[in-house]
Amino acid sequence: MSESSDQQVLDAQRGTAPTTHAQLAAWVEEVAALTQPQSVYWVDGSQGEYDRLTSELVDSGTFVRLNDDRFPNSFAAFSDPKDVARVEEQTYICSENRHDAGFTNNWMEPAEMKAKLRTLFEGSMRGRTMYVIPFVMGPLDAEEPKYGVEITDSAYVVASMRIMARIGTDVLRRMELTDAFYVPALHSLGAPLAAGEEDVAWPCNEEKWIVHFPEERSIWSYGSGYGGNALLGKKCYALRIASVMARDEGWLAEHMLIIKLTSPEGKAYNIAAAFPSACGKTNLALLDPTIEGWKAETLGDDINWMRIGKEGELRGLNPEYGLFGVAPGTGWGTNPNAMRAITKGNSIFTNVALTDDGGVWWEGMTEETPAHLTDWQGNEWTPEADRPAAHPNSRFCTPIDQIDMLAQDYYSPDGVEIHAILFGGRRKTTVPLVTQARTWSNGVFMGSTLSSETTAAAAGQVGVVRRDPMAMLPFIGYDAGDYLNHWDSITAKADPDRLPHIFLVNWFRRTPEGGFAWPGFGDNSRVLKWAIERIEGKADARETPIGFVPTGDSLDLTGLEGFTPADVEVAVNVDPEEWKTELASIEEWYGNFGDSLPQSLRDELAGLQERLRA
Ligand SMILES: Nc1nc2c(ncn2[C@@H]2O[C@H](COP(=O)(O)OP(=O)(O)OP(=O)(O)O)[C@@H](O)[C@H]2O)c(=O)[nH]1
Ligand SMILES: O=C([O-])CC(=O)C(=O)O
Ligand SMILES: [Mn+2]
Repeated sequence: MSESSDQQVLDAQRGTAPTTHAQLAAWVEEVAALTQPQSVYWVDGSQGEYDRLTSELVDSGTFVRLNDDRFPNSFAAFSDPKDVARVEEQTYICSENRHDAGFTNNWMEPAEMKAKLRTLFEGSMRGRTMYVIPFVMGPLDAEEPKYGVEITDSAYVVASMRIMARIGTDVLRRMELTDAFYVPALHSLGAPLAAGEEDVAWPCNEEKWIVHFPEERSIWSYGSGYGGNALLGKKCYALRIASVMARDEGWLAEHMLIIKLTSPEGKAYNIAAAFPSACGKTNLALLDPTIEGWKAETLGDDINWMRIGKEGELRGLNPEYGLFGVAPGTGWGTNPNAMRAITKGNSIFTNVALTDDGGVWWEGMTEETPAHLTDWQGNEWTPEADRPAAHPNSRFCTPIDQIDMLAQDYYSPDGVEIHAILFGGRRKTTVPLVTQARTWSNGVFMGSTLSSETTAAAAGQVGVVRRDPMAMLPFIGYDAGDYLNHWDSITAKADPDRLPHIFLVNWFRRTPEGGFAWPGFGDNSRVLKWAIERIEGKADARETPIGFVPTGDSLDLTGLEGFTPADVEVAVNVDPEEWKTELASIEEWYGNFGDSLPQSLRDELAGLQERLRA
């Protein structure tokens, strides 16, 4: 298309911005003028639109349509091999003052960053459609719905956003009623097309910037089409920007799953759990209990917005609409609930392998490995290959209401009372399977010093231990010390008797022989049962310097063949030598906070030092 007819399409679109929200219409026009797309399209969120967009993505080679019998209305996409995970090195918090980004974030002067971004976005959508996606995080009938509008030049992003958030005309109409505030979330692949130039299956740019302006509550994302870099309602809005909103408005935006467990006696407990990326949130959220009589229901698998309720209770709500789950390791044996949800269809898979009969496969999906596959990079693959068939960070994107075990409370705009919080990470050594905090502040200490080995969910080296406070290290949108103080001040407003009980868990500990010290997955229900029985004052525990761990026979091992109380002792062992090393690492971590560390946490550190010395 020639320059002048581009301009005509643009002008025509501008005249008909289908919204009475003047500020939004103006922003869309401003972005179109900057990025110079071929056309502007307002996403209505309908099924017909989704079907049309996905067909176009099939035609253009971005999507492969899967075998409709096994994966109805589902598609596979394959990214550029350099665009496979969140890019933390290129993720910025551009607050007015450097201090407000803290030591855990990259920072640049907002004006300098804006200038840099404007240059990159100039003409960045040439030859492409600019999609405008009105969306809301959390329920549309919330007291104050949390609106956003993502502008993107990626149809893959539009299709994925429709699964992950409530989007489209219904949301737009509600925003218009009050000229509501929304988070402007601008995304470009950074891959403009010249006239006549043929597109590639996964356009993106070598240069990537994931930038947040917390005071403005705006997001600019450039160069990546993948996951948390591009689906801006998720990590960018619902965690980084929302954490700043939460600080200012008196609530908490956390990287947590929420699960409801009901005991054989019919008593229900809602448990929130903060684990870093690729450390087991989606799996625990879809838990298939292996113990008799216990029922599990899903409320959320990644994000938990919490506030203090009218009776001083802590309430949590999942603001998402879909799952964006790690594919490898998700299988009929380990996570049948996820597999049932996925195979209902309506899903987008990214960077998984293809089977010869038009299905998808990834490591751990089935016990038997298919004899022949097409790997995520399009190469022939057989079990003899020395590389995985699916990328370790390959993902399924599936509507949340396809989960059979979804709790009815998921739809409640008030959320649910949280009775327990788990903090967990991926540690081969040192950290026991489960440890109950001595007190609330001791539990916050556990969260603030949480550690985990890095995973494929972020670009960079895998398997390096790092501190990851509340599993929020890459997602705190402001100063980390202020964040810990905010935790203190919010929860000080709760009824102390209704504060959740806190536990530290580690499903990933190894035995001296190298295997997992705990079977994990469905058997994690046994650990949750112990936690609930601790809350009820029923289960036995042994006191250690770091907290209370199960005695060998206090974990219910019924039906767990070949696993004995002696194995429990190995899984919960607290080794004084390992903990001396751990303490030094915690001290070093806390050193980063300087004066901003809350006194309650200083006291907790002193207590731990003393108990380890004794
Ligand atoms: N050994 C073991 N592995 C687990 C367990 N739970 C999850 N995993 C594996 O850990 C990986 C990540 O699990 P997920 O549940 O997808 O992690 P997540 O926290 O939801 O990850 P993000 O979506 O990136 O935030 C998968 O490969 C799982 O198979 C467990 O209890 N034991
Ligand atoms: O954001 C992503 O790309 C995927 C995700 O859930 C995470 O990394 O925690
Ligand atoms: Mn997940």
